[in-house]
Amino acid sequence: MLVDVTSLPETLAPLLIAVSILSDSSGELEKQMEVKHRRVTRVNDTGVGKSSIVCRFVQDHFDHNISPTIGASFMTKTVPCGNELHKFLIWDTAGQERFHSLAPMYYRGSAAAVIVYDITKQDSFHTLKKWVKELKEHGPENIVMAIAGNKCDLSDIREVPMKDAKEYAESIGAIVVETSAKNAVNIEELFQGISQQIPPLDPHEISNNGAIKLGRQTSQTECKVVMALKVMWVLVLARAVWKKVGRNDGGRPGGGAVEEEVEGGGSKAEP
Ligand SMILES: Nc1nc2c(ncn2[C@@H]2O[C@H](COP(=O)(O)OP(=O)(O)OP(=O)(O)O)[C@@H](O)[C@H]2O)c(=O)[nH]1
Repeated sequence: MLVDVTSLPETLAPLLIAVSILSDSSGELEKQMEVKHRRVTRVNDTGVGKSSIVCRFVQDHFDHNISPTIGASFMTKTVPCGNELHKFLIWDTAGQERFHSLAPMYYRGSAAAVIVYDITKQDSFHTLKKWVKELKEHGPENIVMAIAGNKCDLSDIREVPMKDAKEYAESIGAIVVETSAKNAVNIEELFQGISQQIPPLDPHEISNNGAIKLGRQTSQTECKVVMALKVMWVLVLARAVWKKVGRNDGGRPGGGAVEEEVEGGGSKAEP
């Protein structure tokens, strides 16, 4: 069945920000160390300015004619926070409903979520609540949530009172801030607020050289390595069984040439 995706309502838009925390216990902030990764997820309505917020944060730039996000874009920025370096890994996904199903891929494993609405659009504030619900139900436990009411430079046409946002944020224990990507208002503060809310690093994760051991994202990498090793192990096992069967049959299954090559050194498996 063909679905005309352009006719779907364009509402929810996820934006994932991953925060990596680099140790600076030796005071060498710029020195590349082992990394502890934590993720932050941001979700919002389309056109509320999430790409603009990221662009302002990462490049200190605002584009009036910014194109709608297609699929997802990725940016990073490292900022000092206390005696640590926090590296934000930011996935900015398209703000259209048709991309909604991709959202869990981004917010799973995230350390925090920034949910953006447009202060001039009441609808975007309702959408925000849906995202909060989804994050609470399906997001990581203890995810830090931050609400950003963007376009505060347009407060003369405001539809969402700051009071409403504050009350709501309080009720869910989220950070709340009104931002303007256009005028660079509260963008740094938003990300600083997230940094500060990220739980302190576990001392056990600090290795002997003072660096922070690899965290969540590395764990994912490690999982992949373990998975690859498991697959290799299964293959080796399968090959051993295959050889054994060959011996029992008094022949070489699948052709002896392969077996001789793999055994190496010209030695043969057969006694
Ligand atoms: N006045 C004003 N306009 C803004 C602000 N931030 C973004 N915009 C404008 O809002 C429009 C949408 O901005 P985007 O950053 O593309 O919004 P988005 O939420 O990423 O949209 P999608 O990529 O479709 O998900 C653009 O025309 C921006 O120039 C702001 O702080 N103030």
